[in-house]
Amino acid sequence: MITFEGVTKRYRDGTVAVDDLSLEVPTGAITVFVGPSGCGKTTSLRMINRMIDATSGRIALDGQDVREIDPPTLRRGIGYVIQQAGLFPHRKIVDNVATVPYLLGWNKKKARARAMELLELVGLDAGLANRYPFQLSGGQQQRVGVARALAADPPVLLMDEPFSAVDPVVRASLQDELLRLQSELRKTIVFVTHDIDEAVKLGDTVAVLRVGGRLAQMAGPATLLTEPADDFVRGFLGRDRGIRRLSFISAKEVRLGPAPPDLVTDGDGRPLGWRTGDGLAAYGTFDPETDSLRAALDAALLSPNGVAVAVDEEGRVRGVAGRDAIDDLLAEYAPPVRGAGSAAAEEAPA
Ligand SMILES: Nc1ncnc2c1ncn2[C@@H]1O[C@H](COP(=O)(O)OP(=O)(O)OP(=O)(O)O)[C@@H](O)[C@H]1O
Repeated sequence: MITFEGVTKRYRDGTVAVDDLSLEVPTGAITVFVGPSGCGKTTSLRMINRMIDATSGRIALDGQDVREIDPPTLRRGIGYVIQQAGLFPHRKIVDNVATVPYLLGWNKKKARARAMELLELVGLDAGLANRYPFQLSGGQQQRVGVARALAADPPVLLMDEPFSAVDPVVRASLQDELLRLQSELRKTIVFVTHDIDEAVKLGDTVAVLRVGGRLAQMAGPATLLTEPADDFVRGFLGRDRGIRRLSFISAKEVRLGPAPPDLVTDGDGRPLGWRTGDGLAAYGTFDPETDSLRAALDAALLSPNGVAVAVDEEGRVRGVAGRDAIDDLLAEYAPPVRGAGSAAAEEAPA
């Protein structure tokens, strides 16, 4: 566990970047620091591995004040990933990943073998190992950055806007990959982003910071979306928070009806489309066992008739859900958000 106890950072010019911050980052989970530009996210993160020293207060790693640990030792136990990966341009990918093992004095063969293992772990082809960073796409470079941070198997990983520089599609796949990795590795991860969607997708816990480096709210994503602490948090979550909350509600209870005859299927019972006068129209599917209510609603919106097709894990039709079935659950689980303010309060802050 990482603990911040009344931590303040005042830069030499007098800027108070972080003001009396107290919070706990639990072991083995992802904690996201989110907030508008300049709210002190990066400063807070860098005080953990002492790239920046706090002016006052205390940061402890499993109970030990980080100021009592010399920086090189401290950083050996803390992987660090930054935006645009920060790879060494003149080193091959394999040597980039092996940076920390080399520093730890591993022999070249062992360090490279570890690097190859990590490239595979983050989903990169072994064939990329002998390339240079400029020969990789942005998304591939970010994966290398993650592999490099994991090289010495540190229990803690600090990630500062690691996926901000890649396009939204690549970004989503990097996020999925991180969640997959984390389900295996169970690292203590502190992840900084200004993107609330990324925060609620990745965070087991989300800390919302406001400018001046003060904690506005810290909670699990579902709680944050349901019970924003104040107008600032509500504004930061934005108008879409009602929709985002649906991602945390299972579609299991959506009432299914039998598939009507105008849903055309193949020989195995997989959907092909809705029969129309002159062919087949688009359809949307969801798997009630594994998907969320948001996926069910998306599936309904994709079909011109507003009916979502429920499928099993093999993609075979199990039934259908009309908007009435989905709306019933919406009314039950997602009544208007408590404390929903005026339209003005909904505007995102700068
Ligand atoms: N070396 C420095 N000297 C003076 N002020 C600084 C320094 N580094 C950061 N700041 C200021 O401290 C505040 C917090 O900066 P920080 O980079 O921690 O914020 P952030 O939330 O990570 O922002 P962003 O999302 O824009 O990266 C800002 O007002 C910034 O201008």
